[in-house]
Amino acid sequence: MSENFGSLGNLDNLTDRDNPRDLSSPREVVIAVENVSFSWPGQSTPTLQLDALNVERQDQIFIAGPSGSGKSTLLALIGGIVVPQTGTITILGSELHSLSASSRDQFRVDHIGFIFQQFNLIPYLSILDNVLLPCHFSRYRRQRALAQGATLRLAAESLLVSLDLAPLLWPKPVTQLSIGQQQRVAAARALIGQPEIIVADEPTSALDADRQQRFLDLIQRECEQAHSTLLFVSHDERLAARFSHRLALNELNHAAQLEDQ
Ligand SMILES: Nc1ncnc2c1ncn2[C@@H]1O[C@H](COP(=O)(O)OP(=O)(O)OP(=O)(O)O)[C@@H](O)[C@H]1O
Repeated sequence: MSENFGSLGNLDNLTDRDNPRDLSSPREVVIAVENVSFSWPGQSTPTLQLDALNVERQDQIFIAGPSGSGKSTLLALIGGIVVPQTGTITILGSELHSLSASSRDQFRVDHIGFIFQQFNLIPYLSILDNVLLPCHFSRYRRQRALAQGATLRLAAESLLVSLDLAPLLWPKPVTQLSIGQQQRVAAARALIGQPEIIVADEPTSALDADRQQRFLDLIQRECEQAHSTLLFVSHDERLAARFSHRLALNELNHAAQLEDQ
């Protein structure tokens, strides 16, 4: 997280003392949100109003906030699924509002891996084909996956093994996997081809405490290895201590503060 911006008071550096950083060489800002206001269609008041938020490469951010504080909306804005009415969102140097809707879709699949609470796996595709979906839609992800493995299949298999999904599971239909196994397939799909940003929206809410910790271990390790930035939304504050930064969205989001009054 950039230290140069005065508006980041809500981003508590929980564990920076354990993870000292060379402040003389700041990292690239990969996500920059500036003066953004966003209302969902048909709503008279904004859902999100943010002055500034800057996230640096390899940051791992825990995003907290009560239900309705706009966590998923923020992720949708960062992914370019929706665009703000005012302000700018710049991802990896590209201003999202200057891209067409189809260019934003391509930008998203090239550079951002999403893990959703409901996984969104395709039931009629095999586990491997689910993992390889982003490589089908993105040449960029395909090339990066091929740099990791001799073939795309080997790259996907290696990721599945890293995420504790043993080969004997691979022939199974995804619908016959446990919740935790489906979650790890969804994680492998987000991670394949090493996108610069991984976005996880309450990916652990269906898991018990042990499995949550284990899942987080795997995701954080993979992000570290790929030098990816991780945005992780969760209601479970116990997980926050595992992150270098915590973003309390109800404090940062002026729209939420107005609603609370
Ligand atoms: N697709 C949508 N269309 C219209 N309004 C929406 C849409 N998605 C979210 N909202 C509204 O935006 C506000 C913030 O919702 P959001 O899902 O971003 O909150 P959240 O913090 O992620 O909540 P939760 O923790 O319950 O998932 C809510 O008032 C919600 O009704």
